[in-house]
Amino acid sequence: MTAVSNIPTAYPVPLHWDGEALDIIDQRALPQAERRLRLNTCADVADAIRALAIRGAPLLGIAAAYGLVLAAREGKLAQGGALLRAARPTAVNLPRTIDRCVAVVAASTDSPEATLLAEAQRLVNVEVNASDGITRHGASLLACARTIMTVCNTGALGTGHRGTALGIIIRLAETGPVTAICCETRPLLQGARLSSWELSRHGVAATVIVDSAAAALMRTLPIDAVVVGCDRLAANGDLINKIGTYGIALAAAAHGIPFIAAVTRSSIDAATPSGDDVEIEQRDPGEVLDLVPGVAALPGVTALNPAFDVTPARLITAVVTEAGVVRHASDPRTARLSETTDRAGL
Ligand SMILES: CSC[C@H]1O[C@H](OP(=O)(O)O)[C@H](O)[C@@H]1O
Repeated sequence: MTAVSNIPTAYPVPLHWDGEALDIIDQRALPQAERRLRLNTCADVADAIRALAIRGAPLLGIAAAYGLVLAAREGKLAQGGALLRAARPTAVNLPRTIDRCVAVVAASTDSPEATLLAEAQRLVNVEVNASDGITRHGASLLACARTIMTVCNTGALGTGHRGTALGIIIRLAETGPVTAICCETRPLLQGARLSSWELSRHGVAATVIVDSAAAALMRTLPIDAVVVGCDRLAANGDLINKIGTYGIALAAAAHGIPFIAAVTRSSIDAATPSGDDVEIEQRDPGEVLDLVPGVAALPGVTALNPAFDVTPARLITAVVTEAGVVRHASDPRTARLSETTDRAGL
């Protein structure tokens, strides 16, 4: 990105506009290789989003804005918008950015390319401020938490700046030792590959677990909180996030562990009544079957591969946005959260 503020260089820069094209970290190659790709066309950007070379709801919005700059240069703005919109259906950031970019171009007297470049840069700044605010509010809320479970990757790689849930953990680690329990996040392992990589860059202890160990470890480890990110927050407070989040929220409720959703306002979708109204991305069954050599070839064996699930609002103890914290007043874990912040003198 062009205008990331003066945060430490330990935060990776997952994409930046080099003046002509979009330069990205290919997130599929991490942590083994820090490979960069140069995306020269809108179709390149859509392909990178579909393949998860670029991922994370806020970053999808930013990438889409730059993808439209390339589409405008190609004189194919409408086609580019349709291509990007179809790349991934669940995070609201993608269609929201495309709709806004189309409206901004319609209202502008400048060239579409110049207008969209300015809009993309504005969006970068919005997400930079969102990351700053969420991590500040989240680190205050969880000031006394030292062992925190998280899902997927919600750091700089998914947002372009400090991050949401992972950003809170990293910011908290500036005040004292913190251990992040990273659910590996099957099948594409964003937790095991990407969160552990980001945490290592910051010198924060990362413990990777298989997703199916989450509930068992809530019984045996002193887990202070679960913090997750968001692809879309529906009007009724339902959280649509990485597959596995719902099960972890149920387990956290059963063990009295606060469950916190870290949500940029760009991922809040007040126009969608509930989580049941959101299209859940169904990915290639091969992403599941090909993990075990030979399984895909067995007769009659198939796979379901939903990329996201819906966590009902009642399971969420608090939502942190860049504007502040909204606590679920009747959640018994809210008292535990307040005790935590009281202990920290907040
Ligand atoms: C702040 S990143 C938001 C979001 O993105 C992740 O999904 P994906 O890796 O499939 O793009 C995950 O659900 C995170 O919570």
